[in-house]
Amino acid sequence: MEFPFDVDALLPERITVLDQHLRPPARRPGTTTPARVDLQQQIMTIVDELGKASAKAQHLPAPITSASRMQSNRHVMYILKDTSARPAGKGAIVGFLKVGYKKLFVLDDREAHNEVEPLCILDFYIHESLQRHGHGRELFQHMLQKERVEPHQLAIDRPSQKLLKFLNKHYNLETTVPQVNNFVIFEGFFAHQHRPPATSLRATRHSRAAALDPMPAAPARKLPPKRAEGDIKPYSSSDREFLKVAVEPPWPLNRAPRRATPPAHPPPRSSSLGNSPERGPLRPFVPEQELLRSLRLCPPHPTARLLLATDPGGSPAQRRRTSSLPRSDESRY
Ligand SMILES: CC(=O)SCCNC(=O)CCNC(=O)[C@H](O)C(C)(C)COP(=O)(O)OP(=O)(O)OC[C@H]1O[C@@H](n2cnc3c(N)ncnc32)[C@H](O)[C@@H]1OP(=O)(O)O
Repeated sequence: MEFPFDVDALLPERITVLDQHLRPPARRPGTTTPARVDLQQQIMTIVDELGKASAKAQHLPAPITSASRMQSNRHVMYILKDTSARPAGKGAIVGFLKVGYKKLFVLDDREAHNEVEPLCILDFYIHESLQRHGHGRELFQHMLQKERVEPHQLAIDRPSQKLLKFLNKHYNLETTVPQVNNFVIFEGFFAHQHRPPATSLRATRHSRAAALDPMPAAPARKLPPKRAEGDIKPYSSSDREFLKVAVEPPWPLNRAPRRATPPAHPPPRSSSLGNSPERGPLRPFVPEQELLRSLRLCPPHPTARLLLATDPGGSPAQRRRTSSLPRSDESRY
């Protein structure tokens, strides 16, 4: 992926790590240094363009990675540049991997909810012309070392088929633990966790990494003690959830058809997690009587006035049913 500026000078390392500050890395000695604000603008352009290319590759309606989303989240982006080819002497970008810690409720193999905060794979893209050349693996390996995690400790936000194949090929990740949200976790995710009660995954990771890996473990982020099931709040949604919000029509067009009877039970816990593909309604709750009252405050259409006069207490549906208008007229309302 090429840019109208010198990518090679902007990103001196083969892999650049960016956080929410999107700071341009220090330049090589002897390189001319444009104004810092220009450099940051170039970084933002790269992030935006990579996000768009990734969305296109995944057939998403909008990018889930952009400079503004990076700035408002504590995510980390690993960007791989092409050191071999220097088209027009400006370098090129091969792809990127975006990760971030997220609080999630995940089911273990006994279908019990566990509140955890794993490192999540949020977005991953290698330029079409360079896929299946080992670049994805190079980026992924670099991230694993930098973040000090093992592949089975990751949660993956709605992986594509290509990514599932990639994880299977390079890391033998195959058997998933079924979830009700959009994250995929693999067998081994809960390994060495004390059960019950569930403890901080990070703390577990800390001790596990120390036992298995000569690398020092990443500092554990403290999680609150496990909450009672009833206290579980609908956080931890997928980074891709906002894509659904964007396509939902505004109220009142998004009103669901009314149920004949109220549900006998509250929705199952899975839908309270906010991650289910069947996203909960985003509509304001307006009691029907209140809605009617406010409608009556509007100057009524002459036909509506006639309808209200026939049965002032009834609901619109009842009024329609009891209306004396002929069916052909009725059907217009
Ligand atoms: C949470 C998320 O980010 S989900 C979205 C993941 N991103 C995408 O699907 C975007 C399009 N795909 C890509 O950008 C890349 O293919 C990536 C990032 C998934 C993998 O990067 P690559 O550089 O291609 O991976 P790398 O070369 O290291 O490994 C190749 C392996 O990945 C898998 N893979 C890569 N491309 C494909 C493909 N088109 N079809 C099937 N498997 C594929 C295979 O296991 C492949 O091994 P193989 O060639 O022996 O079959």
